[in-house]
Amino acid sequence: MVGKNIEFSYDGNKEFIKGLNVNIQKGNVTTILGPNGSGKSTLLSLLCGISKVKSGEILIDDLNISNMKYKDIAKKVATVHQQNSVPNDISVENLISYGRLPHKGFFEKETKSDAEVIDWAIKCTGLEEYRDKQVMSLSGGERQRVFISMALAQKPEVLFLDEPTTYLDIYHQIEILELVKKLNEEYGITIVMVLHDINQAIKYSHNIIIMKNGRIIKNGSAKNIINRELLKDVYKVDGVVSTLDKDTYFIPTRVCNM
Ligand SMILES: Nc1ncnc2c1ncn2[C@@H]1O[C@H](COP(=O)(O)OP(=O)(O)OP(=O)(O)O)[C@@H](O)[C@H]1O
Repeated sequence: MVGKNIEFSYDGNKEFIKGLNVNIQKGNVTTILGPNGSGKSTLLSLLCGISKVKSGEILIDDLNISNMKYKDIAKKVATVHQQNSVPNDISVENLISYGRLPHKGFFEKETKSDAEVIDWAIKCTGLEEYRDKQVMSLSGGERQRVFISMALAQKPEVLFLDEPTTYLDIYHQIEILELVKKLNEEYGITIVMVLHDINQAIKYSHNIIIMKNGRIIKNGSAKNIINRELLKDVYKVDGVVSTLDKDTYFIPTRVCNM
């Protein structure tokens, strides 16, 4: 997936994103990092086709996303948003089945292969025992798995996750990130996610994109790009960047006003 020379603004204001180029490698987990308001969610929503670029192009499998119908985009990419709401009475299985809609004609009934994909999505996300429960009765972590499962039922090539661990305790954060790892490694799904936790981004991503003021200021593997000066510049936080068992870690020590 490639973004070329992207320009974008909100409500006709001056360009928030200007001349942005990005290459999302197939089969990788890519994480977008950056401070509040740096443009992470904006970039994500442009890449997944929810927001439209003002100029430039976003290509998936060499097709320009701007020229594609929503339904065709939804056969290739699926997105789990930061906040999701659903009617009170909808069951887990019923909600996940909506993930099949892009693959169906108007009034077309669920087929055997749809049912198989729904079963697969439920199994992948460990929701077998919850399939008849109401989504709104579940905990935050379980509910997040349901939204990921619905996205999986779309059978996407690329899965976009906007802050998938927000509001979850540490157990459920790691549970979601391990699920992301499994979806990538076992099922070959390309993942693009926005995270706030630098150490989780380092651990669970092949590639990290760092944003500041609507621009990508670094893009590469954690090993190659994460260092104290960069984090100080981007987040205005000083700390120690260290390695342990070949993994890189950031331990913040103080905020600094430069
Ligand atoms: N729908 C919108 N209309 C107008 N301005 C918006 C809209 N959405 C975002 N913005 C503005 O665009 C800028 C980037 O926002 P964005 O949500 O992409 O940043 P972010 O890095 O994801 O932030 P956060 O970490 O706080 O979620 C911010 O200044 C924000 O106020």
